[in-house]
Amino acid sequence: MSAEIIDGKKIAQSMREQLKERIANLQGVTPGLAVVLIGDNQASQTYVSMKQKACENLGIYSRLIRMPESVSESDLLSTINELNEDSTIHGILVQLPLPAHIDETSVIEAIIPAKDVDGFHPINVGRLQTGGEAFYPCTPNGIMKMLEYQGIDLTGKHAVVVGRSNIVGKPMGQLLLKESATVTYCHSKTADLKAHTKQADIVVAAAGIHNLITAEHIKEGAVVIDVGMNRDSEGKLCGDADYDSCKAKASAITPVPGGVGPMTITMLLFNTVESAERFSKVK
Ligand SMILES: Nc1nc(=O)c2c([nH]1)NC[C@@H]1CN(c3ccc(C(=O)N[C@@H](CCC(=O)O)C(=O)O)cc3)C=[N+]21
Repeated sequence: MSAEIIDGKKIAQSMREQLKERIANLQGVTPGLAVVLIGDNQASQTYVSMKQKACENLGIYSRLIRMPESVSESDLLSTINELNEDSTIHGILVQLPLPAHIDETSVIEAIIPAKDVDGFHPINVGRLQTGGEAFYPCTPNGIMKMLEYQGIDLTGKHAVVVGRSNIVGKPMGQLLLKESATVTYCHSKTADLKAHTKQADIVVAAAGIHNLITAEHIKEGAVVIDVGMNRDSEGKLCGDADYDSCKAKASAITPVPGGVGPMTITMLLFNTVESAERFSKVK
């Protein structure tokens, strides 16, 4: 078998077209996203400019707020407070990782949940479990949209999530559970990773380790979702799955790049538009 390639770019594009219509229906309200970027980490700058370009293409107002690496936590928190109260801003994203002297939890909790388009605030994290109006984290929610778009039914399927970060692994399991999958979490301390992943109908590889998942780790016909954003020895972007060997055995697989990444940004736009709709009571 050779797997179907799940084209994240194409799915992202089709979702962005739908978002254009929703923006047009906002009757003059322009969705606004504020991105706070601290320091001058090259990778962060690249991601942030991708986010800004995506906003621009859709007619979302984006405001970049740059602060020096040495910024104090209280200055950052004041900036967040101003954005919380700014009625032109519907989404606030503080680019992670933060410098070591700033407490990530305090920063995340300073953003009002209604503008937390990353879905990292404890209120949004909690509502993912209990229900209620919330934002879901962009990467796992984007993966759910990809699975839906591909017509992959999750009911009763065994999904194995490899990785337990707050940003991807943990919310991924919750979202899969909501869609009635049976969920197993694996991580760096899992005793026999292969024993678990071999059982999976769907493997989500989100551990941040290049080639962690090979053909030997999956069963014939499994769906492989690769969240990895690693660099190989030549500096080339690569995922957590050994793409070529997995492709030969899986029924569907996401490439890196062009898989989950474009969906992450699209879901950020999606959450920003959703927020503008909620604030303007269109929804
Ligand atoms: N508060 C916050 N929210 C985030 O959502 C957030 C963050 N901080 N910090 C950094 C990570 C990383 N991230 C990516 C988004 C899109 C691609 C993406 O579109 N990747 C392209 C390729 C990009 C390339 O070529 O370098 C792809 O996979 O095809 C990658 C990585 C969001 N992050």
